Amino acid sequence: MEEKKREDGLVAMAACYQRFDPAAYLQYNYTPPRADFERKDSIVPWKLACLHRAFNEGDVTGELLVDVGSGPTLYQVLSGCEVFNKVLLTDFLEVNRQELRHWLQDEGCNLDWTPYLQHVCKLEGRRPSAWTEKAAKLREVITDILPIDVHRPQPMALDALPSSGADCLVSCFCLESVSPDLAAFTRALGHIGRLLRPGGHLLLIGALGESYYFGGPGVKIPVVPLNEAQVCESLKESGYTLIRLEVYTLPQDMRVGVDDVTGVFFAKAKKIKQK
Ligand SMILES: C[S@@+](CC[C@H](N)C(=O)[O-])C[C@H]1O[C@@H](n2cnc3c(N)ncnc32)[C@H](O)[C@@H]1O
Ligand SMILES: O=[N+]([O-])c1ccc2c(c1)CN[C@@H](CO)C2
Repeated sequence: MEEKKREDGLVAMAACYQRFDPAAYLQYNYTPPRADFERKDSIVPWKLACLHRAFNEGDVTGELLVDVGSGPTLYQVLSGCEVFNKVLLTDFLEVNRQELRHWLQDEGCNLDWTPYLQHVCKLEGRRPSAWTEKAAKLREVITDILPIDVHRPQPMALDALPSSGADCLVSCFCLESVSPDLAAFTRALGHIGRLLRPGGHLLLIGALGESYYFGGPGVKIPVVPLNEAQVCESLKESGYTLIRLEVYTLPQDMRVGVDDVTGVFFAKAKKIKQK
């Protein structure tokens, strides 16, 4: 009975995502005020600063970075692309993989990523006009955009990764937004951990206190409401050591009606070496 309930929850969640609208999602979350590079308290600059610091403090190294549940967004790998010479983007939906391919092939996409590229260049102490070099670097290191399902014990095709696994995973607003409950969230954390080599790092960004979000006009998607303690506990339970947890609390004017998120967490963690 338990197994049937679990399966039904996943089927219902997958059905919600059939109506996901990449353009609307980008509009809701990746334009001002949530993405306002002039505002110190805007959410996207906070996320980019967390990622910049995490990729540049010397302990995150290797060849292969995998972004889990990329969606239609690229910001997750703007710092990592300078550290890894191979980046894989992944998503459950073809519409999102297509949106990313459009950017990769410079075929125009639903969001202008230039301000993001310029902002991360600034964080790196480069002149903002170096954004064209960063765009070229991204297009050079992103070698594939692949399907993924974090609810499968083997989330990606077996031949998608080297047998040693990825050296680093990044995942933003995915697991809690695709899991019917906390147990599924924790299981998904364990599943993606199998993509990561022992000793590899996980950079996880997610929503705190969120119970739903709109993935398009009228497309209300349920979310597992998490608190900091649950995030820490789930990481520990699924085989990670927590290095650092940072939390951003949304100011009132960042609550724009597209979800009921109250905070955002950034966790830097390390997969415990197999004994
Ligand atoms: C809230 S969006 C996050 C997108 C992006 N990473 C960001 O930071 O905005 C959640 C993403 O999870 C994807 N997704 C849905 N079901 C999934 C599953 N079972 N496994 C992996 N990803 C899934 C959706 O297609 C969507 O792109
Ligand atoms: O403010 N943001 O940068 C931002 C970006 C993406 C998302 C949120 C907030 C909150 N909702 C999640 C989906 O559960 C998606």
